[in-house]
Amino acid sequence: ETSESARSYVTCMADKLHLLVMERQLIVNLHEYIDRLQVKLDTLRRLAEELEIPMQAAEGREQEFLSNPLHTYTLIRHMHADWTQLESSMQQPVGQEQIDFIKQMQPELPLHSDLMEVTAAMHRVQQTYEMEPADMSKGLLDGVQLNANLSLLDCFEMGALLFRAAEFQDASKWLRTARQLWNQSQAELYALLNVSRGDITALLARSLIANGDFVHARDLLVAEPELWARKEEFFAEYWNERQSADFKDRYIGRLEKPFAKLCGSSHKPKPTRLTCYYKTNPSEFLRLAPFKLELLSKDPYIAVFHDVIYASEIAELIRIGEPMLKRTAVQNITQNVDTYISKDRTATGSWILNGNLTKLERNMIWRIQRRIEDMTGLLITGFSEQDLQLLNYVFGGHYQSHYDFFNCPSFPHDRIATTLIYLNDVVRGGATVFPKLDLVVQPERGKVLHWYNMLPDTFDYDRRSLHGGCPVLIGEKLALTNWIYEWDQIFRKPCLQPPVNRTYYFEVKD
Ligand SMILES: O=C(O)CCC(=O)C(=O)O
Ligand SMILES: [Fe+2]
Repeated sequence: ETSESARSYVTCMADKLHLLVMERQLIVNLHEYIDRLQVKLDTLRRLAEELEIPMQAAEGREQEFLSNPLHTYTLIRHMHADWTQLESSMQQPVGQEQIDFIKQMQPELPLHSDLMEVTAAMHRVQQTYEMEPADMSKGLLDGVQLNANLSLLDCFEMGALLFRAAEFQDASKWLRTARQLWNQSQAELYALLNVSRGDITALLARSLIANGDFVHARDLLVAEPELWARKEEFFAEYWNERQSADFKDRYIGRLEKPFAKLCGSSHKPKPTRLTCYYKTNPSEFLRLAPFKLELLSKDPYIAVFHDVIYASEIAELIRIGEPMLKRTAVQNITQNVDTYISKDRTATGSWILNGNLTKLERNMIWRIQRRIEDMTGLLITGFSEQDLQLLNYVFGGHYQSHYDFFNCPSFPHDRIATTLIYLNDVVRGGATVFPKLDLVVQPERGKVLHWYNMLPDTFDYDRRSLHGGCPVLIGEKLALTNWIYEWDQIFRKPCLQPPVNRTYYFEVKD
């Protein structure tokens, strides 16, 4: 789409680094502009001081002063010529070059869509981890104190965009925080950036009104006579509030309750290890070097394997996949839409394709896939199509709860199971959760999560496999997904019959 920026300032680290480069250039440019202004100011001041000298000499002895013919000449020449000239000099713009520089940078600056995306990410983590804007503005994120805070302008913008998205309750909280951050000694600075205290209060009052909180709205307006005079206007807005459905639909998505709830508790340790043992089947090799298997659920079968991917392999996988990371799309075969960018999946990903790799790289992936076969007892025949995907989630990045199967009669070769290899530790957030099973899996470097998307005997879809990735709060999340396909299993389960009772749900979410 044309409105999307070419760069992913929200999701991609390399692009974010470009922001810092530009920001530094723009500050240097502003200093240059100030220097130009300063030169003009200094010159004008010198001129004013020089013009004052004869005026002081004339003070109290005006007639005597004017009877000096040279003074008369000077005065007439000066007043005729210089002021007119000065007027045009004063009109001359100063620092046009610097003004042009900003204009020239404009196409590379973050777009409105970037702002909305990052606002949605902030709102997502705020909701999921039940944080108060006042705490967030002080750098306190879900109990972790960061060395950062949000400015009045940051909080005002959050409030303003959430207001437009008709999220009035959260908008009120952000605007209240902005108001608390108001610092009168900075008022001129805020004005330069086009924000006044009245703007904040007025929008807060409108949010409160829209939210039905007339009492607090009234208190706010009464305290400021200028706004009180406009109260009818604000109340009128309440009746014909035109919310930006565009922003709401495209960026702000409500996380499903059970999903968000599991994410919210995900950082708390859970002592629910069902079983933990050494897996020595099915291969000969495992008897010598068994896997550490943690069984999370017996039915449906969900297991985690610890320390199964080497540090050197992790480094390689990231090195291979990272340069190709692109905003992930969601597949929706049932609606005859191939892939689309969705607010339900805010991550970047890259497909790892056989053809793009060197022999050495292919060998490494071959070895990992043989290990996954030993872990899962399932067969993997390759990674040529949509088998292996590196995923990267940054702040607020998530994957709404979903099924991994395509659930489509014309695409029967479906994903029987999924393995998810965590490539790093996430400081806070980013768990994989199974809302129907009340199960939370915290990412850990080198850990492999394995679950079935189908019932292993009938190959019917198992809706208990509903799962998602929680928004990342602090740090980033890197993982590699390896999907396992049903038809590959005929070599392991030769008596397998095609599923007869497979239920197609075609559950199309609105
Ligand atoms: O990131 C996660 O934890 C889940 C990823 C996932 O479900 C997928 O890629 O299909
Ligand atoms: Fe998935």
